[in-house]
Amino acid sequence: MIQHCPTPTELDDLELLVSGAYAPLTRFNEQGSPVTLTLPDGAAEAELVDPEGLPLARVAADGSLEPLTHAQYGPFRRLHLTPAQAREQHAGATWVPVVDALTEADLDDLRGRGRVVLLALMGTGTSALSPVALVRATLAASDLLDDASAVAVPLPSHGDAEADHALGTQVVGTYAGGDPVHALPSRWLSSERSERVETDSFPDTIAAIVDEDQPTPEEQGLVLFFTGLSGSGKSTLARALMDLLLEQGGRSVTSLDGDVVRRHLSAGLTFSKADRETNIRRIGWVAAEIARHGGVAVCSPIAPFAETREQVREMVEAAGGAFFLVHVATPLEECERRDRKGLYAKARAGEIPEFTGISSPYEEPDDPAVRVDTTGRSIEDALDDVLVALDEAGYLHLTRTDG
Ligand SMILES: Nc1ncnc2c1ncn2[C@@H]1O[C@H](COP(=O)(O)OS(=O)(=O)O)[C@@H](OP(=O)(O)O)[C@H]1O
Ligand SMILES: Nc1ncnc2c1ncn2[C@@H]1O[C@H](COP(=O)(O)OP(=O)(O)O)[C@@H](O)[C@H]1O
Repeated sequence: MIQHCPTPTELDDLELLVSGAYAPLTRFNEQGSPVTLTLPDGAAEAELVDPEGLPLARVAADGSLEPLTHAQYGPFRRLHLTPAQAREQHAGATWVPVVDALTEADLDDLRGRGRVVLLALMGTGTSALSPVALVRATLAASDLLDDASAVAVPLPSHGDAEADHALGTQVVGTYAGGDPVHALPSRWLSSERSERVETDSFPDTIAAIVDEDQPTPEEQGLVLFFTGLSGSGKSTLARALMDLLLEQGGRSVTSLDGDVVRRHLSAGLTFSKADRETNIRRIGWVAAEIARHGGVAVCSPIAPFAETREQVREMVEAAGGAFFLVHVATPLEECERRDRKGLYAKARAGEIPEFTGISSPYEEPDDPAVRVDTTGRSIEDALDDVLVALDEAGYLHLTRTDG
């Protein structure tokens, strides 16, 4: 039987299926249910493991589950109660689903309702806050109420508002048993937050948690990803931009240059499609970790495939970073004319197989944040296009230091 690590959403679903929170649903892939699991390469059954390889459950061909181990780690694991455990501790309370930080008005609304249990619905994508911040904010709210407890329920979003609302209502009902459920006005499974939330309406302790969870664009981790043909000017522009950043100070900067990565992180990989994809995913993984910690990663590989670039974007955004794609769109003729490393000549002579632009494809991005053709332009001039776009997007405000 194969081992498979499900996606974050699938892992949340697994926990709720096994805990009884989805009752009467107990298995994946029931007809019409949003609770689905996709196994790799058409496998019918698998042992499901967490990202560190701990076996969590076996899933059979019909989607039914045999639990093996409970997830043990992760912040606030002690607050992950099954409905049975929660009812044992809190029966008779009022149950309140929470998907966002509670405001002063929310707290006023809850005062006088007696004993309340705040159910933090902190699964992947349900709250605009990160899962850990939602639980921290919910605990802070419970501290401000006379008789309140917090329970963490990893109810994820499945990308279908109606189905998610129905599932959420059912899960909250299961936790409440026959007890009253109180929905806070207009905050029940709110849609994704796209703008910074003003924190005036929150008590101070909660405002601090929300603030910390939504860094300003200037504080947010950033992945600057230059893509383009060999010789297009990726490394040159990336290097010039890094120098400006270092001169200005204030941010930690890491270079992930294509050639350099291939000598270290990706040593031994070839230029086959599969190896190029592996190479870019490695760069993406490292860049996402840098972004997670608020740093700036400047990447400059060819990255010829749109799908792999998209995977990098997803990894970076999942880590809370911003992904800024720069297409260095210098045409092949100009790159070949430059032929700084003599590689195009060798590729034309058939000495280098699978050479990008000659005998291996380059898929132009149709969604770059900025596109720069360096033909006939100075490096400073071309870099300016990138600086202006970064400034407009609010991520970096760099000015050229001519001399
Ligand atoms: N077959 C083939 N195709 C393309 N490029 C080749 C090839 N063989 C060697 N090189 C040199 O490797 C550099 C590109 O490596 P990358 O890691 O950026 O490529 S990829 O993103 O994995 O496609 C690239 O460097 P840059 O010129 O900096 O782009 C080339 O110098
Ligand atoms: N406006 C420009 N921007 C960037 N590079 C330029 C520009 N004009 C000429 N070049 C030259 O083009 C070459 C680009 O090489 P490089 O930066 O290594 O490209 P890549 O990393 O995409 O392979 C360098 O020799 C650089 O000096």
